[in-house]
Amino acid sequence: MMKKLIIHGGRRLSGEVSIGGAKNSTVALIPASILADTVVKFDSVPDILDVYNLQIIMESMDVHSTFEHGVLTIDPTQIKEAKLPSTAIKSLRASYYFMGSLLGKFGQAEVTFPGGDNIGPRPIDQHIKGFEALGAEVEYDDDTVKINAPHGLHGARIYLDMVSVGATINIILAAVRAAGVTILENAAKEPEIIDLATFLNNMGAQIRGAGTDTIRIVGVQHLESHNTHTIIPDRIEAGTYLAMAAAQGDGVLVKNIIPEHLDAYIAKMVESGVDLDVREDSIFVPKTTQFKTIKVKTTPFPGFATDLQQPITPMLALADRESVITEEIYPERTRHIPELNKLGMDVESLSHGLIAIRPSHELHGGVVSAAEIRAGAALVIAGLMADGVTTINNADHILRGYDHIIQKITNLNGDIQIVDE
Ligand SMILES: CC(=O)N[C@H]1[C@@H](OP(=O)(O)OP(=O)(O)OC[C@H]2O[C@@H](n3ccc(=O)[nH]c3=O)[C@H](O)[C@@H]2O)O[C@H](CO)[C@@H](O)[C@@H]1O
Ligand SMILES: C=C(OP(=O)(O)O)C(=O)O
Repeated sequence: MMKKLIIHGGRRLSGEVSIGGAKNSTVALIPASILADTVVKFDSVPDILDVYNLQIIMESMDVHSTFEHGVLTIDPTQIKEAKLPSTAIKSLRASYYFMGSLLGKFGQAEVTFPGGDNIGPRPIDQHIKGFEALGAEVEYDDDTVKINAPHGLHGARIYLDMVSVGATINIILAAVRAAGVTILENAAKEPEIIDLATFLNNMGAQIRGAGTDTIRIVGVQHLESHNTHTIIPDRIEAGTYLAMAAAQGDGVLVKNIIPEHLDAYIAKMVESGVDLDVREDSIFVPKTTQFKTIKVKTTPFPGFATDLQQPITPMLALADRESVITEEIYPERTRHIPELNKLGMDVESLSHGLIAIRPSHELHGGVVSAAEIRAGAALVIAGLMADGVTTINNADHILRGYDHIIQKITNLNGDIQIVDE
């Protein structure tokens, strides 16, 4: 049964909020863990639906795991090949990382096409190109991808046609135990890729250059975990609370942040008139009354993240003039627009990937639906700003990636509840 969120808006937010572990690291680290020959332990694991669904997928292969108080323990030592449960696979995007990790482990993988956010077309041609370069044969129909490396995997030089987080990670997962050297060029540089490389290198992998656009991997035979890996903070969750605090707060401290992961975002918030106090691992958001119009273009890291264009939108509606967002990564990532308009915002999709946000100071509650995680985050912020009651249906999309959201917003003095639909 889907959940819905009910928000009584208009209350000012204040206090502190602490950011959880990064969803996009976690969902790569978990499939990566099956490459280990030992038990693996993660700390600072966010309490999000994606984690539970990844546990279900692993359980089908006899990979048992426990998840308590932010610590996830995974035992891949009894792993066996199995048909993976397609409902769980389709509930998230990152289930496609089992393609790379199963291929690395067994030399073959069969995985149903993944689900994930409905943000327009999400091809995986670069992942497949990478697997083929490493010596695998790939066959697929509408629903399933079958990958086979009858002669084992070997290192290769791979140039990505476009910067892709998923393809970069999937190729690392497949190459880490392949024979020889893999050089991945035009790789994505997201901090979550560095987190994955750190985890694998601590187990004996030889991955160099993660965080730059050229990654060099020397294959190894064994991976053994000797310590607990602490997951980096979620820069997208952090950016969401920064925008929420700016739009509706009277002074909010957002803790457990790596500010360097948010450089482009922080610069844009400051440009829009929010006088952020950036500290070593936290950011204070002061009460802000005068917002300025800005232009935003989403680009791969270190640019302004596509995952934050929707969360920053309600704040931009407080500016004196129209702001424009150019969504370069997923031009069809606009499913928040009709829903925000139902709450009284003036947001318009001008053309492919071009979104205008005009001033609208009179927001009111309404019944809306979260089509995907970040569209949902924008609705939560708008609901907190609006007068009256906002009901957000399909809230599971939000719970896929926002750790303890009810508790965190309640602690900030927001009025938000979760109920079964
Ligand atoms: C689980 C996870 O980490 N999800 C993130 C990841 O998604 P994901 O890894 O799916 O996104 P990619 O970085 O792969 O996509 C970037 C662009 O490349 C295109 N592309 C990608 C692969 C491919 O084989 N062919 C192709 O054409 C995509 O359509 C998109 O336009 O990065 C996105 C972009 O920062 C984020 O919005 C997601 O939150
Ligand atoms: C698009 C996102 O997630 P996923 O890739 O998991 O669908 C997101 O986190 O904004």
